[in-house]
Amino acid sequence: MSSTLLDRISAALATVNDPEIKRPITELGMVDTVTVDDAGVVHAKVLLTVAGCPLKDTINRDVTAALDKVEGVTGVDLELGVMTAEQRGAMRDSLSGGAAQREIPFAKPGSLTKVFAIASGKGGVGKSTVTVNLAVAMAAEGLKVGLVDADVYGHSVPAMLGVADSRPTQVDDLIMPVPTASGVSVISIGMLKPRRDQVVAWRGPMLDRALVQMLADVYWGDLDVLLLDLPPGTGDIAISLGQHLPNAEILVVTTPQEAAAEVAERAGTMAEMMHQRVVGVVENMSYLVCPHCGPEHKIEVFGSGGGARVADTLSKRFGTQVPLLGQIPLEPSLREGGDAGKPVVESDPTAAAAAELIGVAQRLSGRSRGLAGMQLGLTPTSKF
Ligand SMILES: Nc1ncnc2c1ncn2[C@@H]1O[C@H](COP(=O)(O)OP(=O)(O)OP(=O)(O)O)[C@@H](O)[C@H]1O
Repeated sequence: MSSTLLDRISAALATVNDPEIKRPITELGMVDTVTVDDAGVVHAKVLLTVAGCPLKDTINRDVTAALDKVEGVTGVDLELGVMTAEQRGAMRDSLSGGAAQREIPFAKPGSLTKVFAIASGKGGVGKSTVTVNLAVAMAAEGLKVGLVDADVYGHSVPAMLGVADSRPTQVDDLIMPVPTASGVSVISIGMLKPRRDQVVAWRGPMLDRALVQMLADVYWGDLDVLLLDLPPGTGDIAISLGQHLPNAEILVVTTPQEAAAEVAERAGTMAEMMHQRVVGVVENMSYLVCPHCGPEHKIEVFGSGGGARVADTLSKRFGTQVPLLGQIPLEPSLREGGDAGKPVVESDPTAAAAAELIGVAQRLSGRSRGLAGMQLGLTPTSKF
């Protein structure tokens, strides 16, 4: 057996990432033993972080595929074992870099992760739909994206990303975010409940603990962007967020309706009280393209002007330009994508709603260029 063959095998194993931790299995101490017999068959033992790891099939497949490609390898005999408590502890320490526990990495000075919290005045305006699609659009741009579903009342994000039944893997006290098919890592307040059907009836301190747990006890790795789906309104979670992540920038979602715009402004006021910046406004359900006449005829189901009004009011209040970043039409594909766990920005990126959401995602991720000279006004549409 030549040492170069073993070198090639090691190099191949180093290309396999743990699907949850998103780091090479070789770095995580997951490769236990590797030998090659005279016939060129690799006998490898890879250790899972926990017994019953939900992603063991993915690890099995990825390791086998990587080894199969190595020149000189004629077969793969892969055994999956489980780390001992000691091995897990060593991995946990290396992941946290020896840092004290319960430290929120995104709040540390010098953190390179952009944090956007998506807020709305009232429920049902499409805040979760917008959040999920922005996350997936940013991941499609090649960014490392994490998503915290902090919507206590409606934690619908996992279902919208197709991971409704997934529970996070826990390595001792470290929680792994759930990876999704779209490349977004997600953790939801719903995943912290002992049972899925349990109602979250938590008050301030419990909610605060849950938020800190999702930020500090979850191994997020190096993220480019962290999105938080907040509960509607200006409640306990918004206050906790302001205390723990004052550097989070707030994106306000509203519908065009006058009443909705009025309450959405309060979400912006809350941000001001917590000394957070409002990065922009997204108007959802702006119009419906008439199914008979086509794109020229836009039906304003919920009226018009709400997004521009919120942007304008917040601009005046903050003394800086708070732009209207996008106007998302009402489209069945957006709802269907959410119901099916396949966000529309991925399944049908050319649909008008998807294109608008992709535009918002691009402006948020590369804002310096995107926001300059943005219009605050509405595009003219005809009345119903
Ligand atoms: N532009 C749109 N076109 C069609 N359907 C939409 C659109 N935006 C949202 N929806 C649908 O409206 C419903 C409410 O959306 P969503 O759950 O995202 O709202 P929300 O503001 O997060 O609500 P809550 O905060 O109360 O949970 C969902 O069924 C969603 O699929």
